[in-house]
Amino acid sequence: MSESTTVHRELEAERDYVAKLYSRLDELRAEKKEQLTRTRAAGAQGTLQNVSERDSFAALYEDRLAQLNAVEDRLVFGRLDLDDNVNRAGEEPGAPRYIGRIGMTDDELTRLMVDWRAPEAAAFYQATALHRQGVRRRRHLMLRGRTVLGIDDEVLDTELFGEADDHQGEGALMAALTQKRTGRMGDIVGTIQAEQDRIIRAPLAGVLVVQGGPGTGKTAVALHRAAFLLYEHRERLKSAGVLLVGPSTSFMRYIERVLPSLGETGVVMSSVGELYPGLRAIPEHNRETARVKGKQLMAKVVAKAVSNRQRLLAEDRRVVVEGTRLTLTRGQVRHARERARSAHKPHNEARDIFVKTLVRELAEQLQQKLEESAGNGNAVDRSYLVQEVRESRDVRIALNLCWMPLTPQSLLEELFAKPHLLAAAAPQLREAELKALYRAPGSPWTEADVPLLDEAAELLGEFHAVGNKEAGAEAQLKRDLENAEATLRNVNEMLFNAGIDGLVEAEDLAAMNQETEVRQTAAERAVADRNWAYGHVVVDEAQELSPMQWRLLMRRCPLKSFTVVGDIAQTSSASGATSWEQAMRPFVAERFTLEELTVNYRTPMQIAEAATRVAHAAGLTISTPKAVREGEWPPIVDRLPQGTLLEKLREILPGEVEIADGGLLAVIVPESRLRTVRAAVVELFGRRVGTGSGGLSQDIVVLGARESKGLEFDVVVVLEPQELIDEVEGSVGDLYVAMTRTTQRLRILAEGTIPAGIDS
Ligand SMILES: Nc1ncnc2c1ncn2[C@@H]1O[C@H](COP(=O)(O)OP(=O)(O)OP(=O)(O)O)[C@@H](O)[C@H]1O
Repeated sequence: MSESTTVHRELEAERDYVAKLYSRLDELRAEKKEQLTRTRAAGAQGTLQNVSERDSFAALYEDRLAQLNAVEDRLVFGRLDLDDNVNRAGEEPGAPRYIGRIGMTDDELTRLMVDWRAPEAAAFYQATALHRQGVRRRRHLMLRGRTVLGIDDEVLDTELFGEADDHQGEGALMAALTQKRTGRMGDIVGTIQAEQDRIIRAPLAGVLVVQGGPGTGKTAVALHRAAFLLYEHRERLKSAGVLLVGPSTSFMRYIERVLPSLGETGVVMSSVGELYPGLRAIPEHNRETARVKGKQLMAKVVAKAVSNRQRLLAEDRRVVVEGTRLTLTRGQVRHARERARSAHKPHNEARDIFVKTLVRELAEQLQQKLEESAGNGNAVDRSYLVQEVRESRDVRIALNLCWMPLTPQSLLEELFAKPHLLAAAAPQLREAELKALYRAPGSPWTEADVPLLDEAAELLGEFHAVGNKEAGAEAQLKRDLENAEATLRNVNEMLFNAGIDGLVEAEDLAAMNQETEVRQTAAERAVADRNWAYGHVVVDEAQELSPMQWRLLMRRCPLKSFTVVGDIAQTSSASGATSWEQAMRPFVAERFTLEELTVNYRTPMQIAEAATRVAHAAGLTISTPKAVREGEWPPIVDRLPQGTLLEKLREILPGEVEIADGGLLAVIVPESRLRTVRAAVVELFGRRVGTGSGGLSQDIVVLGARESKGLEFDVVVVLEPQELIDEVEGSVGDLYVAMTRTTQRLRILAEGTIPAGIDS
């Protein structure tokens, strides 16, 4: 039989099997839909407990149905032919093992497909000719939607085929890598490489740092690891949850579809600007401000700012309670402050002790005075006096002047707006640094403020938040009760007929509503709760985080179970890391594991090499990832006469857009030129041009280097590379990032200097 006939026959057989898997998927969906409809239709029958069980079942069926719907595209992608002696419990003897997005069995519980995260699937990613792990042949199935387009085999039998390649499924991998970019990251579940797989499946505990150059799959690995951990440690992580942190909202949008496509929807995703609940901070554009606010010593500054708001009296103070003049002495205030501080509680909670102590002392004074004026033997009721003192306007003012309840926002707003307060809280900072911290009241909070607000919240305690939360919960309960009462009036008869046991009170129904709500929104509750303790935190582009941002993240996961991915060479933020040791030491000392990814899957070789030369010429010591494919084009550099940059850009862009051929093209420019360049590009291409966050849904994007971090495009045009360096005080990180965003072609236009290394 000719080779092509064999391939054809194999392809047909795979098409049949894949059709069988999809029809099983359809069956399971229909089953779940039916169960869901039946459960919902059952209505409010039986005891309250039954009703609440019904809600849990409905939620369960909904989740499962959502998962079954999410895995539609490329449901299956792999097959292993195994040695006879491999343990295959639950599988048809001798049958191949199929690997897909979820596990599936048929009616008789015979396994049809294994979840890619299951231990039985690991060999699909890890087996090599040298360590076959029982695998005779590995097959990649290449699907579009439900259609099998092709198969790609690797026979792991060295005697027959010699050394196996380093990269698995070369054909499948190349097909994935050369696809046009869409502005949305896709999953790599069909072609995860062995070094990536080892990281994805690493144990949950501890801090795992993954260093990797551009395009080595750090983001992809981080996302697949989150999905793996949720599968492997479902019980532990189900309620605590996993937090995934990325650099910006546009980046979060870029990656947001990956986890759902892997059947996971429960991961809380947040950009660094959104880590303080209820706040959406803007980027900090002033580098000096970002640098100072990122310093670890800001924790001390915030702490001092708080303690400075626990003031003593300059002199004794008169207060009037119900017409009686009392004296609040300096000594009493000092003593009350000592008592309150010695409780080691947050400011707002310790304030209760401070207030109680002084109110009691003033009440005693009041009692004495009243008794004196009433004459001997006339005792006065004390409880009533305490109330009088507490409600006196004078007393309230005096106590607030000494120890005001504070919100994080009110503390920092004043601290940064009033130089004398700041100087008193931050004696360690230089004059210029203090200036960099100035912030006009009412101006928007920035990403650099987020960890400071969090730090303040920690030190101030939940006085206000709890108060508000309780007030909010109370109001909600009241609304629920009113609703429930109305409902009861309408449906009482129906409930009775339906046979609900016992007496149903409005309170029961309201409580039931509350319970349902709690169950449904674990992820939402986590986002809204600053004190939520996550089971695991995944951090992408972690090199950019300041020590203060690390402090915040460490608080979010007291167990210190982290996956941290990044590239030290790409650091551009003023307070980012210069080494992983330096970034991690303050929090976990030496207790972290460092892994490295070594293959660049994105950037063609000639361009990756140019980017590396630029980094080396600037004195960066970076390990250079191997580019997995040759490019069609070396970087193209246009040196331009003064004043011709925009003209040249207009001239070349139509041709570059044509080369991108329906894929994405990005023009990456220095911040100072963003506006003019965008206007010029819009003139040419109108509404096809996107900008900044959200721009990725267009096929032409104009953006700054910082914004391009983590993203990728088919064609990249970089303008004035030297300015990209100058803008960040001579650091080459942003240019390095910009050059490595391309999957095909890089063009550089410059009137100014061309940085060393680009084209030599
Ligand atoms: N095993 C793989 N199979 C298919 N595609 C892959 C694989 N690994 C990485 N890629 C692709 O390579 C590109 C780069 O991956 P990713 O964005 O995760 O890299 P990164 O290391 O985070 O890059 P950077 O630091 O430069 O932002 C993506 O398009 C990703 O889908």
